[in-house]
Amino acid sequence: MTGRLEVRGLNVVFDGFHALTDLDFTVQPGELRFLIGPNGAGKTTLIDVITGRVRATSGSVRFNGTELRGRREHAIVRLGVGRTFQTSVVFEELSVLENLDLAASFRRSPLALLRARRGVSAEVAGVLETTGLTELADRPAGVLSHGQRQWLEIGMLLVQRPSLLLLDEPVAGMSRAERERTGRLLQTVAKEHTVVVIEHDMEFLRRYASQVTVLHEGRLLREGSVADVQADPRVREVYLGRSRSEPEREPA
Ligand SMILES: Nc1ncnc2c1ncn2[C@@H]1O[C@H](COP(=O)(O)OP(=O)(O)OP(=O)(O)O)[C@@H](O)[C@H]1O
Repeated sequence: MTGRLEVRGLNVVFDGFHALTDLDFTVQPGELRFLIGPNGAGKTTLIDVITGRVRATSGSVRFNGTELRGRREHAIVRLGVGRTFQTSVVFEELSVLENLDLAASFRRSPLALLRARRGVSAEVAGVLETTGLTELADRPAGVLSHGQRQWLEIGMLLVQRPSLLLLDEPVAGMSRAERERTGRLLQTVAKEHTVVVIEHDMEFLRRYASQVTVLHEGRLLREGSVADVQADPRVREVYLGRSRSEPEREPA
């Protein structure tokens, strides 16, 4: 399996503001890694740098041994890095199936596209199954529940065959049942992909995370199991400090 991510000595400075400082971050192929940290810790910036949206000031970002720094966003997608955003990217008036087909078309040859027009490709059918959307394939994406829409977005990444998926708060706003289904989906996806998930929900982490990376003010604060991270007084302080103003996010 491919999908090894190796970030070394990464610095990102915006107009004198240090968003990321000397960051080292390694994710092994097939790992399901959670990335946490208070608001402004640098989580989204890290994903933005990996995907080529933001330019690093210094350091290196290697994916399967290839340097990503300096490459354009679409080139990084072609190397097998896919991401979701906090805001939705589905086409509401298109069906679930059409959204998946459109996403798949980014990497298909014209011949494969012609063939796909004649029916549902085996790959898209497989992704519908994995994401639990088979029954909803012909429904417009606009009628999906919040959870179903998130699964569609993950499906739209999967049909592009990334080896690394970067997911930004995929369970935010989901019901408990939807979160559980998403947790199982992430575990399934991680059997064949490397997955990095930004997530704040500690209950969700306790259930589904094995390794967690904690960022704080642009630096790596702690890395380890959920239990290690939760037991670390520095992590507790960072979250307790914040939890007074944001009670909905539980202390780590
Ligand atoms: N383009 C930019 N220009 C200037 N500052 C930026 C830019 N992008 C991010 N920042 C700053 O960098 C810091 C890190 O932001 P980032 O969005 O990465 O944090 P985060 O950990 O994802 O937070 P949240 O949980 O709120 O999404 C913040 O202080 C933010 O204001």
